[in-house]
Amino acid sequence: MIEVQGLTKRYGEVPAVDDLTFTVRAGEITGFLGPNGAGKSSTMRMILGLDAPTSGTATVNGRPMRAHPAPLRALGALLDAGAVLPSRSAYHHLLALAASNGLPRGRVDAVLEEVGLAAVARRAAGSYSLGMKQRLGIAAALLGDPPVLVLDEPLNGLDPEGIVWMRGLMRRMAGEGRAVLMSSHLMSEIELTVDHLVVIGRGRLIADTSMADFIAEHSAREVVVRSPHSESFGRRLADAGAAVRADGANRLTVAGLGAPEIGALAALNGVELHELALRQTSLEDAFMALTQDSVEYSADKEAA
Ligand SMILES: Nc1ncnc2c1ncn2[C@@H]1O[C@H](COP(=O)(O)OP(=O)(O)OP(=O)(O)O)[C@@H](O)[C@H]1O
Repeated sequence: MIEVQGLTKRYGEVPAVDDLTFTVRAGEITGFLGPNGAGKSSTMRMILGLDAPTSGTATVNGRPMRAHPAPLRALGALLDAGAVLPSRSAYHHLLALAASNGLPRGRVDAVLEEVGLAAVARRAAGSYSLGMKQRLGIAAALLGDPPVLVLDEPLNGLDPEGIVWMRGLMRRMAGEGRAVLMSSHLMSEIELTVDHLVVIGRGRLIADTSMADFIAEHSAREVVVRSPHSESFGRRLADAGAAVRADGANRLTVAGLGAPEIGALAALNGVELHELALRQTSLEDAFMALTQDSVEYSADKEAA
């Protein structure tokens, strides 16, 4: 489990991370989201003990990372998958890491197998594709069989097969009772992967909620109705308790009634329908609305 308590980091005047409190629970994948510059990397670096907080604490299973004698056994991290000596083989890269944490050589073979790099493990890491480097980064994170994983943009640069693999791996890790924290910019990916969401903007907490609650709260269902009698039918729908918006010629957007009820009402009143379609607002839209005040650089603001 990761516990972040009142975590604050200042670089000069403006805080990069501002009084942040949240928990990453065991057995769950927690998605860490926020616009560019929101403070995700700074928070992760403080959890990892790579940067010291200005104030507040970040602990991993009850202690700050710097107090763990064999860090790789406590926490596995993927920060920058490119950070590997290009001339060194994956095998020797992992062997050096294992030795520095007193881990047996057998773990190197085990994680190479786990991430599917066993066959190319003796090749120089510099020759690896982005996806292979990402797998090597994951292998390093898993080396100490840690109960906690912190993955910064783990889906970056992966092809569709790689994304499915990474999702499956994270699910399995959480299923084994590990705490997994992953950042991503892609709400659509997060939606498919995570159990819990922590959203930050300008260093501050914006949302800390289960994915199920976030979906229930933000994914509005609307029905698009097209009919040559849209005006009169719109009034009937409103009488039936729906919120109706005229949306161009002969087109209505209806909330508060499902497509079957609307279809039944049309049949009952002999109204000709040309379209009856369910439209679900995406979580991407919900996320954009939630964070719009915290976006550091936006086309709109620059034009203003
Ligand atoms: N070493 C540093 N010195 C000065 N400012 C920094 C430093 N590191 C980060 N910052 C600033 O702190 C803020 C948060 O940056 P951070 O990299 O943590 O955000 P992020 O959410 O990871 O962004 P992104 O999604 O773009 O990676 C930014 O305004 C950034 O410019």
